[in-house]
Amino acid sequence: MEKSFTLSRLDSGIAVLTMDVPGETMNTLRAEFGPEICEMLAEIKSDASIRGVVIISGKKDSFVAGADISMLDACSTAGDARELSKQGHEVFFALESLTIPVVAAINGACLGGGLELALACHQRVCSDSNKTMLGLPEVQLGLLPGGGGTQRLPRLVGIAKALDMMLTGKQLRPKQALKLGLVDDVVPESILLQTAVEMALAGARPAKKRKVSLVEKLLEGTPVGRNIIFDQALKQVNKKTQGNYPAPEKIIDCVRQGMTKDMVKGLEVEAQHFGDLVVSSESEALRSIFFATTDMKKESGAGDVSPKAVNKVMVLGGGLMGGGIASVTTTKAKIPVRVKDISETGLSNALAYAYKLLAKGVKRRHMTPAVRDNLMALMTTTTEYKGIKDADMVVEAVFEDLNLKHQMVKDVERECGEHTIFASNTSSLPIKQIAEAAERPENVIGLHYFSPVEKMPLVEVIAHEKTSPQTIATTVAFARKQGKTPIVVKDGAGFYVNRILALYMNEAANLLLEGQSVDHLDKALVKFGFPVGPMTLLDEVGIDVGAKISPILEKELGERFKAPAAFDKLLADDRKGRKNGKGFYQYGNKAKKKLVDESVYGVLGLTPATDKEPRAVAERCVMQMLNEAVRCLEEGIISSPRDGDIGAIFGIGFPPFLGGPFRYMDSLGAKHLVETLKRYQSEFGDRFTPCDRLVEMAESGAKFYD
Ligand SMILES: NC(=O)c1ccc[n+]([C@@H]2O[C@H](COP(=O)([O-])OP(=O)(O)OC[C@H]3O[C@@H](n4cnc5c(N)ncnc54)[C@H](O)[C@@H]3O)[C@@H](O)[C@H]2O)c1
Repeated sequence: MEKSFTLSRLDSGIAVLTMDVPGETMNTLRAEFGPEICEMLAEIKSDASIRGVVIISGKKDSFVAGADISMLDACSTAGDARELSKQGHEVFFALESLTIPVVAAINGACLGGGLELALACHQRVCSDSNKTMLGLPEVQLGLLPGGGGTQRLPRLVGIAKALDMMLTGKQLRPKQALKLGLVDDVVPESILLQTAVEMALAGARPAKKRKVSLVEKLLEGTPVGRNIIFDQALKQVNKKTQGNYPAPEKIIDCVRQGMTKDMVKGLEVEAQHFGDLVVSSESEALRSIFFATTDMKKESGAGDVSPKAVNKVMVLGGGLMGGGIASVTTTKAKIPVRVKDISETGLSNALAYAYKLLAKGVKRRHMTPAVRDNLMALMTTTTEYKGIKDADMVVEAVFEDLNLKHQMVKDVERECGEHTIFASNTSSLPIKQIAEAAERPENVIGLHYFSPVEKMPLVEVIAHEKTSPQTIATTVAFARKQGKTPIVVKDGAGFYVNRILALYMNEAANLLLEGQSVDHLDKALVKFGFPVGPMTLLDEVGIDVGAKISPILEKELGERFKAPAAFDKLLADDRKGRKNGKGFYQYGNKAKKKLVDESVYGVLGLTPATDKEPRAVAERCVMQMLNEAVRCLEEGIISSPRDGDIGAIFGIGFPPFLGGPFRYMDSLGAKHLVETLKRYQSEFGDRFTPCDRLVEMAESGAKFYD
């Protein structure tokens, strides 16, 4: 087998160990590296003329981008994974124990196991390239750094900063890494190797002392202070994870044990916890999401059809959604956009939207003012159809009105080229109906974004019966360029995401009307793992918007979508949610805590209670969502359980640690689901009727995933 490491000797007496995994664009850490590195270390040790070692990558974009995750899937027990961690400890310890200086020369991604390798070196220098990023992102996959990272990082940068890096998984740019003391120097890529060689030749120069504040000294320098840090971290973690993710707690435990006892104990605990986490259902779910999104990136959405280039875009409507869509098109996809609106306000809104995002980038030093200005220059505005003849893609985000959308289709067919794609961001109108006004319906497609556009990763790409495969493939590729994860769904009221969300929200509303308090409901669903509760979400989306969508869904999909009638009372009270400062919660008050607007109970004629178990509250709402997700699969709205999982996680925030609705249903079993739904059906009626597919699965014992 071709090797990943080569050792070359420079005249100066420095040995250069180059990592270059054959046949891959990125270096990833693999189990077979262990023996290879040990072989190289033996060679280095046996050669007395070698004065120092530089470890560098042969790849353009990565030092080491992390560990190869499929290596973890090969572990069938916690013991296997523990062994893997221990092997890593041994190799990195052997490297660290070399008596000659070892310097890591880092260019490109240095993440996870890659950073742990660099931490085992005596010094680190990195390039100032914007490809260079350093971090320990394992927590995002429900894991912890199992190659000694939980021990070496706090010893290098301090406990609080190390915890921050490991608990968030954040990636640092070169200058941030230097400031933190994670690297000893930052230099241009062209002199990276030379600098590393000079560092190795200079010998065991004591690491540059990083600046330590008095508070840090007091806290980290005493057992009492350290305990305060660990207890605080634990408290924050529990608040954030609601106890649903075990990895952060285990990271804190590794650091606590290692820093209060010793490194040997710390490594032992690290291997122990690493093993448990690798086989935990939470990490398996998070890894499945990672693999699903990686696979999806390779799919065109339309079989073998290749996308056409999109070099110019027009956005119709510069409101909330249009402003966001235009912004991600220029800032992420770097494609020129012309925004058309009938009002100057819409146009200035779109420009302000983009500028605000870019200004944030400058403030955080992610870009220079010159880059900001160049990106701003990609956006132009108009109130007339001018300068759009050659647009390859038009995204419409005008008011939700079928006649207006028809007008837009006609305008675009008249003003743009024959190839121009017309993508509608409608949230409720069937794309087929919009395409009825088109002479070229094959160019018409749905492209459904979520608000706020720059933050929400999902888009639904909706093909109606006549949408051409070419239009689908081009739209999918365009959305990906905007940094989105697209799922291709079939045309139908509410598409996928809003359809499953609507039933979940209705059930929460039913519980409210049965007397459960607003914050009790929200807390129950947050505890279940959603980022926000349903009442908060309804305030954000707009109670009026919900009221507009419900009848459309009810008409197209049936009685189960009927919103509770008492909600009309909220609208009669002009309660729209955050947008008009009047909803379930108080807005504009100075209190730091989010407070329920208690007057809402009076409007609904309720006395709030909290007597239902949070678990039971969550189950009732989630059951509705699960049952409807299966119906969407049954009807071909989504083409696979995988798309259903990704859509729900990225579009609604369905708890990632459960792997999405379909993986969650597999863990519960169809039999259990049908029994639960039937129990609710007998109590609350037919809206809980289990769908045919679930009933069949309950009988056959089938699962959604193999
Ligand atoms: N708001 C959301 O959360 C959300 C989410 C997904 C999809 N959508 C959909 O996106 C679309 C836009 O929603 P929004 O919230 O951005 O609305 P908005 O009211 O904020 O913006 C609509 C804009 O369209 C402009 N407009 C109206 N007629 C026009 C015309 N003839 N030509 C050009 N511009 C015109 C208006 O001046 C306004 O600036 C709707 O179809 C909505 O259903 C909204």
